[in-house]
Amino acid sequence: MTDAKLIDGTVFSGKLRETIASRVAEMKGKHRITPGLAVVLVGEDPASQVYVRTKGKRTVETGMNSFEHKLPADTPEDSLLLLIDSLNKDPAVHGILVQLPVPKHIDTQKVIEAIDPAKDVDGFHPVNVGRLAAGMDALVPCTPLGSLLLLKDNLGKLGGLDAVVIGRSNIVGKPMAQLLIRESCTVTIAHSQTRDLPSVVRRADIVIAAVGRPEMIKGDWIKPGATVIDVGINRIDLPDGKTRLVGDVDFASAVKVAGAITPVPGGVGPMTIACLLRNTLVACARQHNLPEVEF
Ligand SMILES: NC(=O)C1=CN([C@@H]2O[C@H](COP(=O)(O)OP(=O)(O)OC[C@H]3O[C@@H](n4cnc5c(N)ncnc54)[C@H](OP(=O)(O)O)[C@@H]3O)[C@@H](O)[C@H]2O)C=CC1
Ligand SMILES: Nc1nc(=O)c2c([nH]1)NC[C@@H]1CN(c3ccc(C(=O)N[C@@H](CCC(=O)O)C(=O)O)cc3)C=[N+]21
Ligand SMILES: [Mg+2]
Repeated sequence: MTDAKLIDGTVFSGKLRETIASRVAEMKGKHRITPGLAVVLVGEDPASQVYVRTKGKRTVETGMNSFEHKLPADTPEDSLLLLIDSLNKDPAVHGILVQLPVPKHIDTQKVIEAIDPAKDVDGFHPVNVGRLAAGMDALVPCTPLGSLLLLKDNLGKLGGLDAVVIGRSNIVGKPMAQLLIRESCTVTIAHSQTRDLPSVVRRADIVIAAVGRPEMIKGDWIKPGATVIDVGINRIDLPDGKTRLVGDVDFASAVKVAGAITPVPGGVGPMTIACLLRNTLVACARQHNLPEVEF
């Protein structure tokens, strides 16, 4: 059998960002509005610093304003909530993202609920979670949205396909399942208490791996020809002291069996950032009562 087709998230996200950039240019030219994204980072986690830097760079490349707020790890919860309140009120800010995880002394749920749902470009606020579940217009979490765009680009219509989502987190697994239900897939959500995970995965035409366990999903769990979206981002140590980024799927064995598969890096990761910019543009248009932008 020939190897799976590689789903190139770097190329696809690049095209998406070009489309976004032209809409941003139009918004600036016609309406004199520059979409703005505020990213808040509490603490000095090196991985988070890399993401925040990449997000800021992509935001500016797209023609939007980027506002970065870096707060020390011991920032009191109240101060963070006050900053969010000021961003909620700032007309130059259309999207707000607080990088997760936040330090332990801060209540994550309080932070999420402090963000104005209209500016919640992560789609984590209960209002957006509820709107997505109810099939209403919502700001949709970026990683599931990016994964869905890759799936549709590769498979066209998804109706009737069997999809297995491995992982049930609020940021990936659950919203991913919601989007697949909306596309009329038959959706199974697996997690740490699922019995006989390999046989559950073997039923799937679409496998979404969002577990956070390096290379856990093996090629012989995959139905031949299935489409595999690997959301996992795991940095592993190599014998020579270097590190490497791997997904939740054992790529070397899965690529032999799948019909199409996303690599790590270069798969879902760059789509997450492109969708964040997309959500910022959508949020900006809605805040100014401009026509909906479709993607
Ligand atoms: N590409 C991107 O842009 C992004 C990538 N990620 C990556 O995606 C992965 C998942 O992230 P996230 O959803 O936040 O992770 P969480 O840790 O919040 O959730 C992991 C889920 O996997 C389940 N799980 C853990 N171990 C097993 C197992 N052995 N068998 C079956 N299920 C298991 C857990 O089950 P239970 O609920 O029972 O504990 C849980 O539902 C991570 O690698 C993360 O780095 C995350 C966000 C964005
Ligand atoms: N409020 C919030 N929203 C998030 O969306 C959010 C978050 N917190 N906390 C952390 C996770 C993780 N995340 C990634 C984004 C891009 C890449 C990405 O671009 N990855 C590149 C490689 C990057 C590298 O080399 O390290 C790739 O996969 O090709 C990865 C992971 C967003 N997250
Ligand atoms: Mg916490």
